[in-house]
Amino acid sequence: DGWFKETSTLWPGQAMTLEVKEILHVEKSLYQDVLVFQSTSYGNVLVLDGVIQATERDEFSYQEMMTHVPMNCHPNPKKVLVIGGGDGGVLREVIKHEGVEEVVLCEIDQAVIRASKFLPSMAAGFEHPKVKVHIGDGFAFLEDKVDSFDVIITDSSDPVGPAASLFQAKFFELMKNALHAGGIICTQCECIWLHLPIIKEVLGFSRKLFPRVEYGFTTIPTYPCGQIGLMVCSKDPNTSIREPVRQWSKEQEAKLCRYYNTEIHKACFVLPQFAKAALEAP
Ligand SMILES: NCCCN[C@H]1CC[C@H](NCCCN)CC1
Repeated sequence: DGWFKETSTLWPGQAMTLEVKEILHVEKSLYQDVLVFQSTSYGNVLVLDGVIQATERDEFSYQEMMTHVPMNCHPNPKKVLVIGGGDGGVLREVIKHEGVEEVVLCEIDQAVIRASKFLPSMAAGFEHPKVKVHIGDGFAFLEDKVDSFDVIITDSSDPVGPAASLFQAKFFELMKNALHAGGIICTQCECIWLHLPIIKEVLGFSRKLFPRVEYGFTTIPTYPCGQIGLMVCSKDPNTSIREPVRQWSKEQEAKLCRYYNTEIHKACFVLPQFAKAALEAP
């Protein structure tokens, strides 16, 4: 067996390596290199342009937090938009909320949706009747959307490659315009050990656009430094974000989630001193 090594200019001088049991799928799409391999210890692994996107063993941490933190900050989310998320994981989580009437997924690269078939527990998200899939650029998709969604989740790769435009202020303006009153967004927001400057910049322009902005994180072994951030913004100044307005019963929680629960919803926004100092509002 060989080993897959994840190197990137976004995390210089370090690399995660996973032992490869079998290569399952290799494709060069219009936008990026797509790879799926069976690892010996993390299940099947989806890799885009050499960067680990999801593994069967730990993806639930990211998908659950990226979905249930924003969704449980909204009193009654009916219309949901997922930008990116072509592996289906966030979709699988969104439809756990019974009140949802429709969830639209806007993914730029059809090859990611095809590759997700090799991670069936995530691709299952596409089967649901409430799900509508649109293949295209999130930027262009939002250009003509006004007052259309209760929650928008931008489940993107990193700001190098096809997702670069999803980290710019203009995109956040488009998401804000596309939200209903009281709408909430959640975006993948990088790692405090690696990218404080990027996080600071994104928080900076988000604070100009939204009355409530919070940065939290989840722990995930196969992302660099074992941690990934999420930024949650609300158009409603009364949304606490740190306190969910909806919660499942303990039994429901145990049935539906393996990472998210009400306590971790609150805890995920508690930052270590170095990050708090760097990121708190000026
Ligand atoms: N549904 C999963 C989509 C992928 N999310 C991203 C995949 C790349 C990953 N790099 C971590 C870079 C270091 N912060 C961030 C999450």
